[in-house]
Amino acid sequence: MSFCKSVRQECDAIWEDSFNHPFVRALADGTLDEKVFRFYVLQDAYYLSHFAKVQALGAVHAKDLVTTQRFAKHAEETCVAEMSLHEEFFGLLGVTPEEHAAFRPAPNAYNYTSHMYRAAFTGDLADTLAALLPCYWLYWEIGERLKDAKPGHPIYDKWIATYGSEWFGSLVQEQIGRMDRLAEGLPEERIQELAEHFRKSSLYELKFWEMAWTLETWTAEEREAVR
Ligand SMILES: Cc1ncc(C[n+]2csc(CCO)c2C)c(N)n1
Repeated sequence: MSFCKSVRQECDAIWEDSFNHPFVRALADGTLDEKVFRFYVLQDAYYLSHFAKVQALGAVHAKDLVTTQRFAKHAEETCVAEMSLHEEFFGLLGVTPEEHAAFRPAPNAYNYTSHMYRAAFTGDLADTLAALLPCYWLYWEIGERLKDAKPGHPIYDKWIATYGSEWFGSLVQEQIGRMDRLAEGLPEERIQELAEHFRKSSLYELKFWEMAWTLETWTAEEREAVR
C-alpha cells in the first residue's frame, strides 16, 4: 500500500471527527456564528502566512529545480490566498486594521505552525511535506463533501467555493503523488517518522476547528509572550 493511502487510513477516525465537527457542520448549513468564523479567519490568516514559509522551506529542501519551482509556486499561491482572505473576508466581516494589529495567535494556531517548522527544520523534503499534506488534503475532502451544501450565507458560500475548485484538486493530487514517491523504499523507521508528522498535523487540523468553536485563549501572561 502506498504511504499516503496507509496514513490516510490510519488517521481516518481523526479526519471523520473533522468532517463532523460542529464548526464544519454549522458552516455547511449556514448557522455558524459569525463571531466564531471571524475568529477562525483571523487565526487562519496567521496560519497561512506561516504555511507559505514552510512551503518555501520545501523549495529549499528540494533536490531538483522543478520541485523547487513547484514549492516556490505553491508558496506564492498561499500568499495570494492569504492576501485575498485579508481583502475579501476581512472586508466582509468588518475586521478593522486595529483589530488585526492587536491579533495574537491562539494556542492551537501557534502549536500547529510550530510543528510544521519543526518538521521542516529538523528534517528533509519528505518530513516537510508529510507535515504540510493534511492541510491540503483534508480541506480538499471537506470541499468535496460540502460541494452541494448551500449555506445561503454569502461568506460561507464563498469559503466552500474556494475549496471545492478543480484547481485545488490538482494541487492535492500533485502533492500526494510527490509524497508517495519520496516515501518509496524508505526504511520502516523513517516511514514511522513521516507518519507521525502527518498524524500530528491531522490532529492539529481537528483542533483548529475546536480552537475557533471555543474561541481558545491563553492565560493573560502567556498571551503577552506569544506573537
Ligand atoms: C488550518 C488550515 N488548514 C488548511 C487550510 C487549507 N489550505 C491552506 S494553504 C493551502 C494550500 C493552497 O493555498 C490550503 C489548502 C487552511 N486554510 N487552514
